[in-house]
Amino acid sequence: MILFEHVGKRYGGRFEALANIDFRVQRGEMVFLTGHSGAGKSSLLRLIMLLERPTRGRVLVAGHDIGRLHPSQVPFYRRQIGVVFQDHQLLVDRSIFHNVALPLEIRGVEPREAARRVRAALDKVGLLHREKALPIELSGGEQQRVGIARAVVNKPSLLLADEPTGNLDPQLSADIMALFEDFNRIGTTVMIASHDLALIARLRHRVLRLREGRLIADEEAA
Ligand SMILES: Nc1ncnc2c1ncn2[C@@H]1O[C@H](COP(=O)(O)OP(=O)(O)OP(=O)(O)O)[C@@H](O)[C@H]1O
Repeated sequence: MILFEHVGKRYGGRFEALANIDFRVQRGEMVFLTGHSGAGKSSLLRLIMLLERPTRGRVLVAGHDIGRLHPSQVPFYRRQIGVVFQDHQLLVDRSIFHNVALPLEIRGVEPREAARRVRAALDKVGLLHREKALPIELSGGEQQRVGIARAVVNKPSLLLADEPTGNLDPQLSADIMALFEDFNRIGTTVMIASHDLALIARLRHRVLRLREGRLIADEEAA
């Protein structure tokens, strides 16, 4: 599903955020990406999302060299990837329903079909009963679940998350990770950047460890 070949990333032509990264993630795997602050976790995810381009090497996703995609293909490419951020980036003046519906509205999905899919996604994260609420009326953990519903509403084959539990207490963090495991169980490939080492150790998935832009360990699931 994901293949990095000798990937390097420099910012401003100088600072080396990632150097000589090689790894492969199979379809259906769940993988953690960890490392200290500034190790390059977000940069690596941003390369997969095509928000950044590598300065060296190639990134292949689902067998395609994403550096060779025509600009017109990029929106279609991004559609197969669901992204969850730490600060969930919800629109504060829109209901939970509309926040989750946004990716479908952008695609022009027919409203009745969109409503059906939004409710299915909200149901999966246990928030169907809050569809009319505004984000501010929800707890931090609930807001993060809305972020996950929005990320999966397009039924992505790849789900990426950047510190999705960064602001949550241990129990809520475990709940959020259990949700990612649910999506992984039904076949979604999942990659989560996190520095919560205790949580990662408990979950027993494969761990890719970065230090100063280098991949220093690739530990198989326990
Ligand atoms: N757009 C940018 N321009 C210049 N430098 C950048 C840019 N983005 C990231 N960097 C630098 O690249 C390095 C890696 O950053 P990155 O955000 O990928 O690390 P991270 O492991 O995700 O850290 P954190 O856990 O703090 O988010 C850092 O030193 C950062 O300052």
